[in-house]
Amino acid sequence: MQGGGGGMEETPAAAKNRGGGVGEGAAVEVQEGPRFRRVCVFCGSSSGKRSSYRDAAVELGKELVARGMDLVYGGGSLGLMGEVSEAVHKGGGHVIGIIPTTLMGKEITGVTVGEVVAVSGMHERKAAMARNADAFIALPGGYGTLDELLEVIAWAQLGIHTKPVGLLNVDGYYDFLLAFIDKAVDDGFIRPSQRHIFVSAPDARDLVRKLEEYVAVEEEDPATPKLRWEIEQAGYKATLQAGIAR
Ligand SMILES: C/C(=C\CNc1ncnc2c1ncn2[C@@H]1O[C@H](COP(=O)(O)O)[C@@H](O)[C@H]1O)CO
Repeated sequence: MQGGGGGMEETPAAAKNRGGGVGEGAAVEVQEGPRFRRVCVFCGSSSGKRSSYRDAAVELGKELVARGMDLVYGGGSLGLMGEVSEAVHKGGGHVIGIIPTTLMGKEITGVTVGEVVAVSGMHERKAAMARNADAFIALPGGYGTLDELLEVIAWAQLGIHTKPVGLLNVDGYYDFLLAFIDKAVDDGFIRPSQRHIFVSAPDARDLVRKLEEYVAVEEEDPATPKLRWEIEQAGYKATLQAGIAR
C-alpha cells in the first residue's frame, strides 16, 4: 500500500492534458499509441436495482482490459465499484484504488483489489484520482458519483484540464441529468459551447471510442486565464492552512 499517491507515476498523456509538464520545466515526450492509458471510473458504492447496471460495470471493466487501459477508482469492493474493479483485475488489468484512510477497513470498503493508495481525505482522493487519470467515465451512481463527475466537468470548463469526460448512460439512467443540462443551457447558466464538454453513450465500447476521438472544447473568451493544476492545488492548500490557523 502507498500513502498520499506518491508511488503513482503520472502518465505523459495525463501531464499533457492538465496543461503542464511532469516537473518544473520538464519536456514531456508523448508516445504515439492509445490516446490514454489510465481511466478514472466514478460509480455507485451500491449496485442499483437493475442487473443492467452491474452488467455495464463488468462490460466497462472488460473494455478497459481489452484496450490495455488501467483503472483508477475510489477503492473499495462495494456496489458497482466492486464490479468494475473485479472485472479489470480478473482480466489481468491494473487497478489503482485511491482510498481515504477513514474509509479503509473491510467493514466499509470490502476487500480492494490491485494497488491501494491511501490518502488523508475525500478532497485529496478526488485530486489524486483526477491527477493520475487521462480520462474520466461515470457509471450510474448516487451523490458521490455525481459530485465526482460534476467536479471534473467544472474543472474542464475552467481550463484546469482538457481530459475527456464520458457519461455511461446505462438504460437511460442519466437522461434526466442530460435534460437538466439542456435546460441550464437554454436558461443561460451553461454556455452552448460548453454543452459538449463531456460525451455520453449507452455502452462501454461506444463511449471509449468517443473519448478517444474527443477534441477539447475551445475557450470562447481568449482572455479567460487558463488555470493550472499546480496553482489550483497551491491555492487549495493555502486556504486549508488558513482555515486551520483560525
Ligand atoms: C461510506 C460507507 C460505505 C461506502 N464505501 C465507499 N468506499 C469507497 N468509496 C466510496 C464509498 N462510498 C462512496 N464512495 C465514493 O463516492 C463514489 C460513490 O458514491 P455514491 O454516492 O454511491 O455514488 C465512489 O466513486 C467513491 O469515490 C460506509 O457508510
